[in-house]
Amino acid sequence: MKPLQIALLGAGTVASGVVKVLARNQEELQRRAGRGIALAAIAARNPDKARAALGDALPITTDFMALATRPDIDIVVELMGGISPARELVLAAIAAGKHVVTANKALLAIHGNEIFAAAQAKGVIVAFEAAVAGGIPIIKAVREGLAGNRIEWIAGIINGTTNFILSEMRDKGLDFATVLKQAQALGYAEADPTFDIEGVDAAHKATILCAIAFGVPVQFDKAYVEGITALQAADIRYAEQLGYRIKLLGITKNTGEGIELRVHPTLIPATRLIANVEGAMNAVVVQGDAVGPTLYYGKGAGSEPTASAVIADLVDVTRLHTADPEHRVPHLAFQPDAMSDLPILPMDQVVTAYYLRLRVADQTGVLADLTRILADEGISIDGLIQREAGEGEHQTDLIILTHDTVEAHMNAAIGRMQTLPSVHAPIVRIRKEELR
Ligand SMILES: NC(=O)C1=CN([C@@H]2O[C@H](COP(=O)(O)OP(=O)(O)OC[C@H]3O[C@@H](n4cnc5c(N)ncnc54)[C@H](O)[C@@H]3O)[C@@H](O)[C@H]2O)C=CC1
Ligand SMILES: N[C@@H](CC=O)C(=O)O
Ligand code: NA
Repeated sequence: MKPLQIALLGAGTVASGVVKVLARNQEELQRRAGRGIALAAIAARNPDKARAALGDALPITTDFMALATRPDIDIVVELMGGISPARELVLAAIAAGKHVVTANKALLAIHGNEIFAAAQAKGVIVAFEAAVAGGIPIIKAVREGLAGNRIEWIAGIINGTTNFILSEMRDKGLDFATVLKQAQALGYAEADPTFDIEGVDAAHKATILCAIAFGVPVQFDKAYVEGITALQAADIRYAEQLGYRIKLLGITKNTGEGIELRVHPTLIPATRLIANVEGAMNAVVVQGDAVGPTLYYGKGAGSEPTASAVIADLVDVTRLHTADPEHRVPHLAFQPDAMSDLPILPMDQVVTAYYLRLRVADQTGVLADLTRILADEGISIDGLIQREAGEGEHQTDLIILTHDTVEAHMNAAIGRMQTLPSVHAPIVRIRKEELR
């Protein structure tokens, strides 16, 4: 049988991994897929740069649209990133009857509904294992391996760049900017690294996980997104003293009333496996009603780890190429006519526990004022530490851990506490999850 013909759009970090691994594992892949997978051509903005990175064995074109719709191409692999022209190219490839493999979580989190509907109508596959947690087969696990479960929640370290930054800052005492530059040099960061550090990339991935876990459309616009740029070294230290680690988590949870979809720095008990995931590694915990918690760990970024997921999709598509579209795994795990309309909950309805740090006057009565406000708002305290004021210091740090409460109540309490004359700086609030 003639090998399936692949067109690669983009010639950057992930594309170069795909070219290398496809060449290296060619024979093994043919044995797995039942037929050959052949790279036909690459579209690159800068052919000289592409040739320098990928060699000159393959034809390179600058006409992305012509390649994406070329009659002899069976599968288009989109590894450019960004929304436009990636969206137009993917839709054109689908309209031309091509299967698509993409690592582009931004595109799918924002335009996934349109893209999956177009693919469904045309009877082609859009495969996206590389879009979430890079090389970890989490899409496969949630959509297929856990299909017997009602998924209750998913929480994951799904951005390698920020986990690398937090780990290096904590372990080596390096500053934020230095570590971010290292992450960029290692090929972990997005083309625009603010997507990583502001939590947007993790929110794109959480949006996709949310859709395949609960059978709802992708709704990135409803995600709560908070990154790590405001995180202070003092809070990482206090968290350690209290037996917690701070990680940027993507969380999605079915509460029955609606679905939580949020990304923010989170205190998690240091004894949890996921709290000990360091560097650019990713880890995702999925809680199913039947199986309980399962944990998936591995490289979430980088050239060959991400290529591993892209190529797994190529093998899948090659195997399913001739299958009746009705017998394929649905793009969002649930049949398109059986999607749920459960709403994504606004952040002020989310229930979680909190770590609060207050810079307060070192005088009597302060604690009583603060605990009264928390009690008024129905918030109960789980623990409290007060750093001894140094000699000559008139202020001190007060750390309060709370039990679960509704975010709206916490907003009200923080608003009131902030107006007290004895509270001297903006109150730091970090959400806390036990993950059990
Ligand atoms: N680098 C990583 O570790 C991972 C990346 N991804 C995703 O994979 C995709 C590719 O990422 P990388 O390879 O890291 O990016 P990259 O920046 O290294 O490569 C992107 C390639 O696409 C080309 N390109 C970008 N915009 C273009 C445009 N408007 N017109 C023509 N060519 C354009 C660039 O010239 C470059 O050749 C992105 O969607 C990214 O989010 C997903 C998982 C991990
Ligand atoms: N920039 C992303 C790359 C993979 O998705 C990350 O750091 O995780
Ligand atoms: Na993956």
